[in-house]
Amino acid sequence: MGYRYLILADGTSYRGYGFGSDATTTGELAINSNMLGYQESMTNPAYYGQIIVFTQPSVGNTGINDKSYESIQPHTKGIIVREYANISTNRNHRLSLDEFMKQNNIPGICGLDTREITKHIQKHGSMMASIVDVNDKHAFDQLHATVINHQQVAQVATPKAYQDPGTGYNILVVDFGLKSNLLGALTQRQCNVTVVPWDTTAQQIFNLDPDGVVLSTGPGSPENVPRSVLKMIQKVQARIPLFAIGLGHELFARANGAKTCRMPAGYFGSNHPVKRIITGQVVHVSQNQGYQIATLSLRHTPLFVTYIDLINHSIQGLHHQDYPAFSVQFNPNGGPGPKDSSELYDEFLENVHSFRSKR
Ligand SMILES: NC(=O)CC[C@H](N)C(=O)O
Repeated sequence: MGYRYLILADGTSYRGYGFGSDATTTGELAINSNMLGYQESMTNPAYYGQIIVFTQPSVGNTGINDKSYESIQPHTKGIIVREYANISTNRNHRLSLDEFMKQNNIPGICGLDTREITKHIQKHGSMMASIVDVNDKHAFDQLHATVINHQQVAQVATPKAYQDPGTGYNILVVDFGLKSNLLGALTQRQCNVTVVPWDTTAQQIFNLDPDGVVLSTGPGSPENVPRSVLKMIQKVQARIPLFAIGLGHELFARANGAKTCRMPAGYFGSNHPVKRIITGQVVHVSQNQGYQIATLSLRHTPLFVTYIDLINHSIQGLHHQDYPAFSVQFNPNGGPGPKDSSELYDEFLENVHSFRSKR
């Protein structure tokens, strides 16, 4: 392994050892504080275009297995770790992390002080970075010249509808870059799932006559998603039970007149306690968010807050005051992380059940 550099848009540079692909890459740094689940995070489409800094001290020691893919292809641009462990002790191991990264053209750097990088990002905010061979002026110029693709959702979401059959309720999932974990939570509950592209119109959804609609997680800023999607949400929530997660939650909020804003350093992990306001129950949840709902913008909207993060006080859940439509910022079903709030799927299906009985 030769030296490679992580260079940051503010001029900072860190030297470590390359592993995985030897490609040069650029992306936004995302500090991931999960203690497990690097495979799930790397294959989560919501990390599209990002370089993940894993704060777990040793990454690679479970290799890559067939069961932990959150999508067929990894979408992360690169990874930064403290220690790369190339010996895997997992009996489900299929590939080493290094082999997986080489096959998918993902470069990595190990031997870096990930705590130092985390502190830097917490102090100066999230920023673009590159993984390069030489940290010279040319490399920084290239980094500054990088044009960010703002059509992230279109890059990762399915272009065509597909089905995940079941014998229960007909649930339609609008795909903004979903994790397979979401489909697993629904099929575990016997749902007959149809996944449709992100730009499906309300009329197309009504034609499919679903019993409930889920808006999935996904990458990038909710502001980059065309307004036609907000119109779709406005129409659908008024007629069909709706459950929105992650990017879907941010779009649900915007469709109802709230504003979203960028978080200073983003939050990617599963160690924040989140309080369910109505019961006072505190749960730990799996979060990955670079954006959040602007709290004051909720005034004069038909939404009320259902979950709040107890550390950064960000809004983690919303409910519509007139419709059976609700949302959460976090992933209720881990992937990776706790599944403490997976009963939210059951609450959604209870809404679906009473909607169906009235039809
Ligand atoms: N979990 C997600 O769906 C991520 C939503 C959005 N891309 C954000 O960073 O806030």
